[in-house]
Amino acid sequence: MPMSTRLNPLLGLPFEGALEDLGPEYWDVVEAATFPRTRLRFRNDPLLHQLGLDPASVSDDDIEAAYGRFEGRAPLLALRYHGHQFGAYNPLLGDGRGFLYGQLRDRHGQLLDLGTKGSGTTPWSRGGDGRLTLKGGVREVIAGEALQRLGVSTSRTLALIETGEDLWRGDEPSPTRSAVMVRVARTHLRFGTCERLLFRRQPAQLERLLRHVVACHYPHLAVSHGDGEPLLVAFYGALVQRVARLAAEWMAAGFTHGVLNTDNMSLAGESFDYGPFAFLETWDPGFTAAYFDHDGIYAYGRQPLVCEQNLRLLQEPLAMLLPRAPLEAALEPFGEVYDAHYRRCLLRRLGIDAPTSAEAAADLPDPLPATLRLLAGWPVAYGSFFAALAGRVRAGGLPATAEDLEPFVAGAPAPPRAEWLAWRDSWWHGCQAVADQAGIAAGLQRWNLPETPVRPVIERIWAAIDEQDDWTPLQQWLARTV
Ligand SMILES: Nc1ncnc2c1ncn2[C@@H]1O[C@H](COP(=O)(O)OP(=O)(O)OP(=O)(O)O)[C@@H](O)[C@H]1O
Ligand SMILES: [Mg+2]
Repeated sequence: MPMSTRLNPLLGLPFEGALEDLGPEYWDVVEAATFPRTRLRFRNDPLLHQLGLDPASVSDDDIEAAYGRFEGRAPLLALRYHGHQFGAYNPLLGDGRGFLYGQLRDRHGQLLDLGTKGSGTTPWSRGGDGRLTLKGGVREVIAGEALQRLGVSTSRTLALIETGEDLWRGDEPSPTRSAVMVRVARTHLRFGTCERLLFRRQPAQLERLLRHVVACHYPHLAVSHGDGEPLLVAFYGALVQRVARLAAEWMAAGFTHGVLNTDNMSLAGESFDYGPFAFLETWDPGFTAAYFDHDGIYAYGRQPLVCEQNLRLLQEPLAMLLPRAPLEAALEPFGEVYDAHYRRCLLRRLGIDAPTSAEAAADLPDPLPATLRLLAGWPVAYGSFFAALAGRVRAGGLPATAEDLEPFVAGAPAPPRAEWLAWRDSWWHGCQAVADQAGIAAGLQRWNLPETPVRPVIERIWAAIDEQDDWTPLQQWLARTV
């Protein structure tokens, strides 16, 4: 009988060499590490589907073979980049523990990168071990899935594979377990990819890169802006809009990225690289996620400002190709776009359809500032506030009058009275202005998480993995969330 020669469907994916074709100025060919063991710990079946695969046809071993043993895929590319880190320029960066595995189109025709993290050393590792801790990988899975569910433009984890090595880290009890994660992102090109080309005074290479970015990630711009200077200005303007909206989405989600260096800012305006991130517990603009961010530079409330500053830093390389004035003009709308989108994102977490209520609510109290004032004075967890509101409306329907609504966060102290009453009335009136009343409960379910992955939640999930190799709390959290 002939031997069955079943092909790994992951290796049959139609990869495109978009970045590879740009040439070796932008990357180095690398090899993945050989790991003592590979064991699949997380697979993202909805993402496999989005990539055009039937998840049922992809075995766990297929995933380990492709992304843990790196069978049958070349070239693997470590991308070159620099960046501003905590305000200081660092030319000693680049993919030091991961690489671009491949690029392909999803079911909608959108070009996506598959990138790895923790897959071995590269010319840019600079003494680092090229590895990712299993806990770091679990945290990145959780961040991507939570943000996606909250409507934030984000990269996601396709797979997480434990790789059987002991790692030593200053910020985790060590030895600690190792992993490779595979990330799906619109691009791994960063603001810092452009900054490196300014540092090296390579305008022609920058122009090639930007034209590639526009063709792959902003194709609609070519229709109205031709292919000259105006196209590149339009790209910058579109990126400004995307980043302003992203910052608004983080803020409404109560998410602190933690390390908003320009090497962690995507040229597609998408959120990625989840290291020391944290979701807010009580609402606090000064909340800082990274233990090494001593001055709170990347604190929760500073994120819009930092994003705008990073966009201004990006003007430096772009100014090799473009005059300053149109770039400055393109940055101008940042605040307005941010404000409008933040409003929309926060109101939808309250079940309120923003455009409808904005029109109707001219002489009514505004629920947005009332919500922030209440949360600033009421020590409840930010995500729990919204989840409890969703639960209250699901269980009891919309209150017939504002007075019928009692404080709804179980186990919380009483809210400050004046702030509570102001919020209660503004929310209730806001709901009255919504055209589709039945949609309020559905909106509250859609835009809020049953359980926000604040640090204690992640630590509980990790403790089960760490102490008993029990992955059920992670699976349960994912099942409730996604
Ligand atoms: N363990 C490591 N070994 C080698 N290089 C590392 C290691 N950890 C971080 N680096 C490098 O340090 C720099 C900053 O790291 P950072 O944590 O922002 O990126 P990353 O998390 O490794 O990757 P990404 O930004 O793609 O998520 C990058 O150049 C990164 O490659
Ligand atoms: Mg990074």
